[in-house]
Amino acid sequence: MSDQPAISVRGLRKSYGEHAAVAGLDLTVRTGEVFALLGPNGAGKTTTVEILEGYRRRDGGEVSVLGVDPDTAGRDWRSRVGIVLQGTGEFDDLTVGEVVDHFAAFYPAPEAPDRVIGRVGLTDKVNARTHTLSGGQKRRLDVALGIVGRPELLFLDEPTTGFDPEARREFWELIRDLSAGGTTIVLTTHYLDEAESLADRVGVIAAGQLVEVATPAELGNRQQALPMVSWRTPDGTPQQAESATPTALIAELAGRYGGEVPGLTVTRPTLEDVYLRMIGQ
Ligand SMILES: Nc1ncnc2c1ncn2[C@@H]1O[C@H](COP(=O)(O)OP(=O)(O)OP(=O)(O)O)[C@@H](O)[C@H]1O
Repeated sequence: MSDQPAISVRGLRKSYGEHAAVAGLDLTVRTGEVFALLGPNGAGKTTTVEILEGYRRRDGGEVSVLGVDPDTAGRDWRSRVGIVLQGTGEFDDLTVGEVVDHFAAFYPAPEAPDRVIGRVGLTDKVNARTHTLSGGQKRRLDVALGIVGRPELLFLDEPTTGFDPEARREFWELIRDLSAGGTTIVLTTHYLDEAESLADRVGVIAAGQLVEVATPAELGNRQQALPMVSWRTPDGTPQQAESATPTALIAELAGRYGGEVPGLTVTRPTLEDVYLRMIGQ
């Protein structure tokens, strides 16, 4: 990873009328990382990402994306940034192949359209008209259009909404593949497992501010949280205890119950647990 951040944001502000959608947000995305933005509905994720993409003007703050201010960036910068917005995927009567060809022509060094179509798993739909695609297939087409220009930085806004489980796994593989090839990736998602599986770091946005940035394993001091041991008494009553020494506790329980401990589980807080606590749910 290069030392120069891919994205640097200081004191970003954006209001809609009286409502401050982004209220003094600081953010750094390192070159080469996969960064996931989490946050409840209306927290300001899309507004922030659209400002970074150059689609929306800010009211205040400093923003640098690939070393350039998106407000004044030109065509050359635009060709270095890939964008997958929340759902488009329909292009009148054009086929998948025609749409990808068409978009490839906008870029100085595009990837071969048939290869891109293969990467998103739409090879058997190359001659299908886009309005005949399923929701998940349209989303795959959106992703193809976001990556056909071989972007250095790729923005994905809720990329897997509407995907079936298999398509999500395939999409995750694609993201890992792009990341391994050096692409910096910023994605917004409401799926905690997606953030956990893909992201090097996650940032939690609430009420227009970034409240924490950490690796998925470290968010909300997750690693420091004590394991929870749960079991049932012989009459079926659920029991649980936090313990710094769960093995000793389980050994003690095994002794108490003469072998198997009924309904035994040992858990640590999930990313979802710490996230919900963080946003006050
Ligand atoms: N064009 C607009 N005009 C007025 N208010 C807007 C506009 N766009 C967004 N907002 C408001 O700004 C706030 C932040 O919206 P934003 O879309 O950035 O949130 P988000 O975190 O992306 O939410 P979601 O998870 O629901 O996509 C919300 O209260 C929203 O209603």
